[in-house]
Amino acid sequence: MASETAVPTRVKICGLSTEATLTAALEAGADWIGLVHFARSPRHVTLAQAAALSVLARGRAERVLLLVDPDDALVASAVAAADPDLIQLHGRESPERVAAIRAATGRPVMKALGIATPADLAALPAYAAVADRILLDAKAPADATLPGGNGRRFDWELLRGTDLPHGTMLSGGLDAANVAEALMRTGLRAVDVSSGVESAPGTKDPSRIAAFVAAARAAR
Ligand SMILES: O=C(O)c1ccccc1N[C@@H]1O[C@H](COP(=O)(O)O)[C@@H](O)[C@H]1O
Repeated sequence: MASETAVPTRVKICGLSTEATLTAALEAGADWIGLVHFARSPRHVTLAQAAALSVLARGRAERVLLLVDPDDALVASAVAAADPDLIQLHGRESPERVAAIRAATGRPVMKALGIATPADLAALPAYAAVADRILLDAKAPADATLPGGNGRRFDWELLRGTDLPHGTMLSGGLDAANVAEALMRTGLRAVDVSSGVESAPGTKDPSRIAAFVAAARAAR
């Protein structure tokens, strides 16, 4: 578990795809806003949409561009369009690939790791050495369409005794009702949510966004 209890909780709202819901996240006080560019996702935004939403958020929250196993051409075009403050890699990118994308773009990179068993934490040091931030998510089932954004949580007790890098972000099945317990049980101080602030897959709900940010901030 981490021990960052003196650090204020920071919140990422991921999968924003409309101006109205982006505004809701900004007005709720989100620290990061996530734009998903992955065609299979119900939260997918085109690069033109990502560019427009990114301009709206600039200077108000850190803009996170989520990509899944992108090739060099996609990295270049997506970064040029979305101008992200942080690139979230949510596929099977190796540590070497994470380092290469970081070097090529000059942007900070957050690597998502899917967690289901203690063995899934074995890769943590190799990624921590090359990524600016680690994101822990529930491992997607083998038959899942998406590698994340499935509204599934993992057993937070798996983190007990693990030396997590400073700033590690927790995700996977979080919502306003469980985020305080998640923060308390893991000791982490950064959380990410997508499904838990939606009324249907891909449809963000402004009242759930506000409730999630308030619950995370109120947590001790
Ligand atoms: O949100 C998506 O559609 C998505 C698609 C592909 C990879 C990751 C995706 N989302 C990320 O998944 C986690 C957990 O989301 P949830 O709250 O359990 O729905 C989160 O980090 C999102 O950024």
